[in-house]
Amino acid sequence: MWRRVASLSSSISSSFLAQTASRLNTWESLTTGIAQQAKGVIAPKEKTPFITFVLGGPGSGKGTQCIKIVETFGFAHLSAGDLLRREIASKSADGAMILNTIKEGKIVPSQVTVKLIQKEMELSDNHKFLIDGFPRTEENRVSFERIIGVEPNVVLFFDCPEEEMVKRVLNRNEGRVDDNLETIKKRLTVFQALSLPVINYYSEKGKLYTIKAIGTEDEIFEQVRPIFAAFETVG
Ligand SMILES: Nc1ncnc2c1ncn2[C@@H]1O[C@H](COP(=O)(O)OP(=O)(O)OP(=O)(O)O)[C@@H](O)[C@H]1O
Ligand SMILES: Nc1ccn([C@@H]2O[C@H](COP(=O)(O)O)[C@@H](O)[C@H]2O)c(=O)n1
Ligand SMILES: [Mg+2]
Repeated sequence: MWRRVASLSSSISSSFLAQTASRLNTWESLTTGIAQQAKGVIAPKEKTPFITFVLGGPGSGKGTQCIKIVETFGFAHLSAGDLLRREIASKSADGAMILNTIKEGKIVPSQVTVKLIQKEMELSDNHKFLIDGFPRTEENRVSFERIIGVEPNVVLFFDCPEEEMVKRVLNRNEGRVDDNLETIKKRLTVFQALSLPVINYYSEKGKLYTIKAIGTEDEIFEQVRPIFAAFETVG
């Protein structure tokens, strides 16, 4: 997209363009593009997005804590799993493939999931996003960076013992096709093999906040609260 701007402005030096492009809010790359914004087709978003990825094994309490974060800090909550389940319910072209993948505890191709997240972000008036259950794999992570063009500000990791996660999922009682012992075992294997490397990646980047996800919901939230409170103080 930046190249497209450059081709329109051949009289301006490429280094000036590169500097200008890097200063421009990356939020713009989320929308259909600067060219369309210039034509007035799309209004540019006003604020820089603040992105939090919410990671943890199945049943670690991501969704539960996201509700509290939304209530307290006013984020928009985008659950990748919920968006995929919505696709199944809407009987879209990808619905059957997504259903089979979820039943198997496997990971849906990144492009499908990122496009769903992108659509929700574009539709939202909010600029603070909690992206729950994503990225689950390195492929998810790279795909988000490539398509959306931004990196997370914060990555939360709800660290919960497997035994507790299995107990919670089996008691969840929401009628999910993947809440059975056979699929949970597969999801835990996928989490260890594919999601932990993503968590380690963000740890090395200094963006990871690990939460001990045992205790009551309120006790766990008291570990989460200061993380976002600190960002609010910074502005
Ligand atoms: N601290 C807690 N103690 C006991 N049960 C909890 C706690 N937090 C959440 N739960 C319950 O555990 C179940 C799983 O929680 P939740 O749906 O938030 O997990 P999740 O990480 O989003 O799981 P998934 O990845 O499968 O979507 C829910 O029934 C929830 O009510
Ligand atoms: N990035 C993702 C997120 C989820 N999935 C699939 O959905 C299932 C349920 O996800 P939850 O976050 O609600 O637990 C998950 O087991 C995957 O099959 C995905 O493919 N990619
Ligand atoms: Mg969840």
